[in-house]
Amino acid sequence: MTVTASHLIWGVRRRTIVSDVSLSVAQGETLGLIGPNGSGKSSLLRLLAGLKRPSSGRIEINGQDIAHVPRRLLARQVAFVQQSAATDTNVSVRDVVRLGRTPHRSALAGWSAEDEAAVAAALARVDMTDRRAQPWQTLSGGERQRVHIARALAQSPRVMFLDEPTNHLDIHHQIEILRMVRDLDLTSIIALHDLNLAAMFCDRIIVLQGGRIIASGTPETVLTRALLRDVFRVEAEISLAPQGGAPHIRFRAD
Ligand SMILES: Nc1ncnc2c1ncn2[C@@H]1O[C@H](COP(=O)(O)OP(=O)(O)OP(=O)(O)O)[C@@H](O)[C@H]1O
Repeated sequence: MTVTASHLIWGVRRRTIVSDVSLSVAQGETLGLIGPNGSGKSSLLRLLAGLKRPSSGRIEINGQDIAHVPRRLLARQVAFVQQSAATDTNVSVRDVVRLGRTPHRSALAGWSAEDEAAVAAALARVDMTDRRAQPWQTLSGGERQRVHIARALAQSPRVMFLDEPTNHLDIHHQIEILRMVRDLDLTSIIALHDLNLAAMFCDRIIVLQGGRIIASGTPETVLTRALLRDVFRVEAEISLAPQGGAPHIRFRAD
């Protein structure tokens, strides 16, 4: 599914937080959103996922204006992995992942074999099958994050929005989760702070600063020394792999 946004504006009181953002993501593409703290990444993701309404502009998912798509239908197509989302405490890992099936179930239908299979596959994907009966509140931060990703996968979405999904994860799971999202047959938009991970796993990157898009393109065209200095206020060396792999950024400490 494609995601297109045109001229999105959103703000709070007199402050504009997302400022005239237009973008387009192709079917199956992985788009990275990067930018300093407070640059508007989470706000933009929430607008794109239909969790809040822009004050002007429109968002289309597969050519349909999401303002006119019923919530339940949208929830069958779109999953959102929020930054440190809270979950009801008195539930098991499996219960949290089962919530992902809600948009697919009718009020009368029971729990189906398809629901069960989707939950089992999602738990396996994030390496949490053995923990399925564990109480949610006893999980570590990284395990919670993986369970939230499993809940989104159980939703069988066509589009996935992820806000800092690698927060709290060890390096193995950071790479596993991003590789999985990239390789799944879905369109994804991911806000990331780790620029090397963004370079490794995103087909394209958009850079936000002060709520505006200030650069957009492939990782090698966007991640330049000048951009890192001007936008992120760091000095860095950037090396391009000879065989055309992702650029690697080495930050300078001096
Ligand atoms: N509901 C709100 N009311 C007031 N200010 C808000 C609201 N939502 C976001 N902001 C402000 O908008 C700016 C952008 O926030 P947002 O969370 O989108 O940034 P971000 O790029 O995701 O930041 P970070 O990298 O720190 O997670 C911030 O300065 C934030 O304080």
